[in-house]
Amino acid sequence: MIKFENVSKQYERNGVTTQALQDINLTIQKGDIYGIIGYSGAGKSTLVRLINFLEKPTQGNVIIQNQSLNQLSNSQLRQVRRKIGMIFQHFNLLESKTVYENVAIPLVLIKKDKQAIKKKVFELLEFVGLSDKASSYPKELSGGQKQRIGIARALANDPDILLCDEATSALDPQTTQSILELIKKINDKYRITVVLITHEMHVIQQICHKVAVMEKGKIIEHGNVVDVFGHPKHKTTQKFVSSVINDQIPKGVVENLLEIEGDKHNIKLFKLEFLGRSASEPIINALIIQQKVVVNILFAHMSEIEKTVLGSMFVQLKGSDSNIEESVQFLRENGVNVTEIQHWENN
Ligand SMILES: Nc1ncnc2c1ncn2[C@@H]1O[C@H](COP(=O)(O)OP(=O)(O)OP(=O)(O)O)[C@@H](O)[C@H]1O
Repeated sequence: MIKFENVSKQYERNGVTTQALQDINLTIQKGDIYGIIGYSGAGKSTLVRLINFLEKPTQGNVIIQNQSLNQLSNSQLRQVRRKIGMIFQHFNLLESKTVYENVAIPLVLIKKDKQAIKKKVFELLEFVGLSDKASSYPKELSGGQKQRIGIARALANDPDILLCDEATSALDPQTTQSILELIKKINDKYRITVVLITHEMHVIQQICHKVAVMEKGKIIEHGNVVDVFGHPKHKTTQKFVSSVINDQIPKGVVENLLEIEGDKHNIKLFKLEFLGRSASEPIINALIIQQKVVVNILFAHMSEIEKTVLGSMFVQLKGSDSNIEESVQFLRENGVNVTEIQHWENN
């Protein structure tokens, strides 16, 4: 378990103070894949560097496996660090060393014997699917292959925690997908806790169980990915979510509607959000069968997050005010989040 207790971090440089983190409280449970998302400068890298104590907090405590890092001696800190692997955006491989030597580095540093190193390195290369590249040099590898080597090296000491610092940001979408699948496989197979920092919501969507959204050194929202995606509260979170879930009504749909209906004052438009069970039940069908209102489905979008379906749908409801009100009530009673859209014509 990783725990931040009232953690703040200030950097002092040339007489300038930067408040990189402000009163962070966060618990990451063993076995979680925890995503930390935020725009540039939000404090993500600082947060991750505190986990392996590359940076020390100015205030507060970072606790790992029930040990407060502040209170450890240097040799105890080294022990803790050994159980934390890290992968980076630009892979950080040594260009002058072979793939084999790169993966072996952490084992050489702790003076493992040669036979044990050989066995472990080949086991890891097989795990990441690059057994045939042992004697290649990094410059002979693709970006995705380099990251696989970075991952093999990070796993050499059988870590309990894997820190991923923008690990897929330099990769194309297909390679990103395969690296994320590999990280998920590591988490599944070895129960390694993964802390992953990114500025891309689709990365969170694909593999994380939980997410914390950071802004200006603070955690502004955190929780299960499904809950945060389903009901983002903060404006910045909403912006991130809308980058993967299309929750805006398209301009063309609005224009068509205005053309057909003529007067915008006659149009009652609603956004319906479905999450989990409500996304798999025929609620709209039930509403239509009741025949109290006419349901004009204008636009819909479905996504899958952590095996939960998340959907949003824009509908026009036609009927008397009381019937529309009753229908909205019916939808809400069935777990659908309903919002009337007031200024849709400006979309
Ligand atoms: N070593 C340092 N010395 C001084 N200021 C720093 C240092 N490291 C980070 N900062 C500052 O702390 C703030 C948070 O930076 P941090 O790198 O943690 O953010 P980030 O969310 O990881 O951003 P990015 O995605 O751009 O890396 C920024 O204002 C940054 O300029």
